[in-house]
Amino acid sequence: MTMEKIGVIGGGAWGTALAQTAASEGEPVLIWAREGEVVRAINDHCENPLFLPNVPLSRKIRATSQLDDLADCDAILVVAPAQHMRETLGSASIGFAPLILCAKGIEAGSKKLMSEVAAEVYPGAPIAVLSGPTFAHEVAKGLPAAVTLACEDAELGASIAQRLARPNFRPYLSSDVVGAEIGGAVKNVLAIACGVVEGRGLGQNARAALISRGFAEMTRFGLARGAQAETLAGLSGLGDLVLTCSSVNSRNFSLGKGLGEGKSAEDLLADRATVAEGAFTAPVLREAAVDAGVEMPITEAVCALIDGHVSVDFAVEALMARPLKSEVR
Ligand SMILES: NC(=O)c1ccc[n+]([C@@H]2O[C@H](COP(=O)([O-])OP(=O)(O)OC[C@H]3O[C@@H](n4cnc5c(N)ncnc54)[C@H](O)[C@@H]3O)[C@@H](O)[C@H]2O)c1
Ligand SMILES: O=P(O)(O)OC[C@H](O)CO
Repeated sequence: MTMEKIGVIGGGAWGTALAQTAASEGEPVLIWAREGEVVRAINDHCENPLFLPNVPLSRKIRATSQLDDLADCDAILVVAPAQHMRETLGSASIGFAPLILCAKGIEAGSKKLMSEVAAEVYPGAPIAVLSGPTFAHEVAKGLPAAVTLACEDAELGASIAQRLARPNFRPYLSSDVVGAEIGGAVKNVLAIACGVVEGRGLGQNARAALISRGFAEMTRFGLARGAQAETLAGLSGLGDLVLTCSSVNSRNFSLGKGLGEGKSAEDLLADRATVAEGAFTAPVLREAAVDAGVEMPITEAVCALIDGHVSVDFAVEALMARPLKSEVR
């Protein structure tokens, strides 16, 4: 595969950080941003103060408001938020370049993973998934990070990994697209729960318990949907779960912290420019878990807290009062 220009759909923090990484060795990168102010800031000042402040960007990154300008790119990183990916991709005419899906979520309504949505919008398009423990601001600064690059076509996956790898950005190959997607989507919901623990002052023991039992939920759901256990235990699953459940740099964790402090989800989500994907994935994940016949009590608790149906104390009590059971089921 010969690739000459990398395209990025989505000028948020992660799209911009990936553009910066791709451009770090002189590669030209074209990024589509929805906001005119982002396009202007990148083109005129090499910065994206709206979504990725305080990071000087490479001059090799050019921005556009026209999705169709990406038609001559050889690889396209799709970084629109999960709930907007269908509409965003659908409004573009971007040829047959491999689509590397980077959003972490499940589509509300359809209950589809991003690879399923992309396959519907662009039937036959080569698809890969890039996911892992990666705070955008760290990656954009060139700090070391590793990700899962999942693609069913091993040769294409290797080619994309080679194309995206940089000295401090290391993709690990996988053929398990579903596993990589489920890890990234579920960890966002679990990070909200860990933020609640932080906000309510429930302690480090409770947080560790949530991470472990959350990982059990992620694994149950993932296996039921055909994911491989090794993928769920890898960078895109456990790795990202640990990162996101440990830091207020996570938007999902911060949302949960606010809930734990007694604020309402409605207030916390109102008027924010940045996306906390877990808030939108939680309800559809709960539905998908029912479909799959899988118990996800932490996910249910997060849904109830976001809906404002229960207090934090009630949700914790309910989780702790569940019938005793084996750890491994
Ligand atoms: N920020 C990170 O550290 C990070 C890391 C890895 C993965 N991700 C994932 O990347 C995806 C994008 O997140 P982000 O952090 O780049 O976004 P962001 O929170 O920085 O910015 C919000 C983005 O949403 C876009 N948007 C808002 N409304 C839209 C609409 N109606 N249609 C299309 N786009 C719309 C904005 O243009 C902007 O690009 C998410 O799925 C996120 O989970 C983020
Ligand atoms: O800020 P969050 O919670 O969306 O997390 C960002 C990344 O997904 C971390 O890998």
